[in-house]
Amino acid sequence: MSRQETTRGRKIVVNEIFGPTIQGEGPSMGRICSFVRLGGCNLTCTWCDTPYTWDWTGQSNEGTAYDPKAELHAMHVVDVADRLRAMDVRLVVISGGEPLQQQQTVTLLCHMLKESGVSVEIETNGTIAPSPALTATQARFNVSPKLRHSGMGPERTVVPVALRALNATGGAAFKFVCRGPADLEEVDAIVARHGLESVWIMPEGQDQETLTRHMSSLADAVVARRWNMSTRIHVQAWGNRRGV
Ligand SMILES: Nc1nc2[nH]cc(C(=O)O)c2c(=O)[nH]1
Ligand code: SF4
Ligand SMILES: [Mg+2]
Repeated sequence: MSRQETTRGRKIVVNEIFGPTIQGEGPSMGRICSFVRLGGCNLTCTWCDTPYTWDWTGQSNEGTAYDPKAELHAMHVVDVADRLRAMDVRLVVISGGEPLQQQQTVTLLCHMLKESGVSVEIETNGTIAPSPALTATQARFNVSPKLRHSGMGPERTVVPVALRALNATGGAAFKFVCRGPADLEEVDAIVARHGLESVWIMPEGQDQETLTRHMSSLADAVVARRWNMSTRIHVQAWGNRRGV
């Protein structure tokens, strides 16, 4: 089998491919991009806004039991790369679910995109360390470690070796989803213990009113700590919709 055939044979589990859209969160907020959402997650956040990537029993707050047969699509990596490149933009965002559960095929996808001059950002929950091969593709990581209001304790959500490996890539932004100033004390402890360098605070919320309320309650305390803030501009633009 040729290298091309081997590469073509590799499959990745996709939930949805969409775009062009705007990167709605984090340091690249506002940039035009195309988007691939991968299937499966190793966490179970109560307020998850993409439970259709992992929740087959209805355990998130939304309470819907999604059908994995309808939500998960095993696709050839080259076909995913082609669909993303066809949107004619210079940035691809890979999210989930948890994309690092599939990091071998994600690495392949990052290589293919890089070869065509496209930059890649990976949204991850920070519980899985990136391999040296993935880091070598120069993909940038937007890492969102989950706080206690996710419904899980730090023994599940905070994985020191993974956080340190992501921090050591040099290009990682740590983007914490928060509801109010009390959450920032939890963030303080994680940032200090693991030496995280680039800290971003993002309000939790799936509608404008909730985002604005959380943002207003957080802003002063974030500025006092000299951290960065993001909102979720795709939610402001399009509301709580899939595929934007
Ligand atoms: N436009 C847009 N930007 C995003 N940035 C991170 C997202 C995510 O779901 O991880 C997201 C998303 O779902 N849509
Ligand atoms: S880590 Fe992200 S995708 Fe997974 S359950 Fe939490 S919010 Fe949802
Ligand atoms: Mg989203």
